Amino acid sequence: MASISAKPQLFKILGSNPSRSAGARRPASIRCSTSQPPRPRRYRITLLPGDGIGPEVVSVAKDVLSVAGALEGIEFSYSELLMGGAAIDTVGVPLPEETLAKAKESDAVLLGAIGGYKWDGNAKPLKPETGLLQLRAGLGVFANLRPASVLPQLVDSSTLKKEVAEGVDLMVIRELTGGIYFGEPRGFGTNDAGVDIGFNTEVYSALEIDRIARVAFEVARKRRCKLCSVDKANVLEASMLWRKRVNEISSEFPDVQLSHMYVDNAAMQLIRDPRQFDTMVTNNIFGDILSDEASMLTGSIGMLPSASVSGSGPGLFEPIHGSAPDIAGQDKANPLATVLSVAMLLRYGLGEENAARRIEDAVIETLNKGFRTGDIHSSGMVLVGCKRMGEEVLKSVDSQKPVAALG
Ligand SMILES: NC(=O)C1=CN([C@@H]2O[C@H](COP(=O)(O)OP(=O)(O)OC[C@H]3O[C@@H](n4cnc5c(N)ncnc54)[C@H](O)[C@@H]3O)[C@@H](O)[C@H]2O)C=CC1
Ligand SMILES: CC(C)CC(=O)C(=O)O
Ligand SMILES: [Mg+2]
Repeated sequence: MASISAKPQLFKILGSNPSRSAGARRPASIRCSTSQPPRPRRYRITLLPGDGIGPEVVSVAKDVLSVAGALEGIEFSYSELLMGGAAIDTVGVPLPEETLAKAKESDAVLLGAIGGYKWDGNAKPLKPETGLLQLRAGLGVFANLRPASVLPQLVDSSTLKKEVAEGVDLMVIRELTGGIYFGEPRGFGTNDAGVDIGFNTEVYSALEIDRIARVAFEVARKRRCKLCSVDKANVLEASMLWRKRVNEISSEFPDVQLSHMYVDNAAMQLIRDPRQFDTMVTNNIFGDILSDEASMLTGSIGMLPSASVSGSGPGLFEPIHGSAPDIAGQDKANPLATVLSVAMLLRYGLGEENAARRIEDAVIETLNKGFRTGDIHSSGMVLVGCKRMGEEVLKSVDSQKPVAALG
């Protein structure tokens, strides 16, 4: 099925600011302008459930996407494809050619998670994680947006004191297709003394830094105009170039206040005083680590969504967590990170702000009703599993009136 939507360009993708547009609905002039029902918008979604809790959370998120979309006159067609350990077991590689080809043809890609104990000992080309890196590189999605907001409903789930955690609203922009996860040379060998070594290389080109810096400045501009670039420029040459280029690009954004911080300090400051941060930009590995750390400000890694975009072609949307093999298959996973990832898919991938907001509103309503999975549970709340949490979110989406009917 062909999509009738134009692919949003990056400037348009970044033009929407979820934290600033709370409660926003389509303007009345658009809502009531025609007596004919609008033609449904149709999008092709690639689903990559993956491994562990991936299929559990993707199943919930898919249902939420379909229902929220239907309320906004959007139709989806889904192609479910193999990825990660599931693909290794079935066809022998972690990212089958067909999966990447179909993903590229679609309007957006939703990934659950990949990996697990079963494949931990595999050689690098046959690791699920290698497939994930190939997917990100294959789609060219270099800009990974990882928002972390402490919701008032979950402030007591944070391991930090309430007075430290409350009000946190930050966005980590992680460079996703460069740096040490991709750098050459890498491998195993022996040193001059004949001792085994393993090595990787952190490489960044000025072009890679410039493009992620521009995305970060644009995002910061739509938020509180504060950007903190995180690096290790006191030690690493790649970080020295990073800092130089970010300073250079900052001249294009004089309205954005830029600061720099070493990554070790940033890790500490995130716990000491997280509200000092608004938008953070950093390299692949530091962003991976700092966003997991930021997730605990919000109560659980099970709450954090992400969007990976390039400005052309389909975006990749996934929770920031992994396949959680320790709880897989037990209906214990929190599906909200994936549900919020489909909200990001609608907003940043398809430009469907109203449907995105419906989903975010439904998540808030579900939390307001007291439903909690184990990772965010606290006394007095209703403990539910992954499926039930999904059903409750669906009820909240369903209970919303179509936008066309809103006064
Ligand atoms: N994007 C991806 O697909 C990623 C895959 N991985 C892979 O996942 C596997 C497990 O990695 P870990 O380091 O254990 O990280 P993880 O994120 O899978 O789990 C860390 C901890 O958080 C919990 N957790 C994670 N997601 C949760 C959710 N939705 N609800 C409730 N609890 C949740 C887990 O139970 C576990 O205790 C590995 O094979 C790793 O390589 C890790 C990170 C990202
Ligand atoms: C395979 C890893 C790079 C995945 C991960 O930890 C992440 O993207 O957050
Ligand atoms: Mg990670």
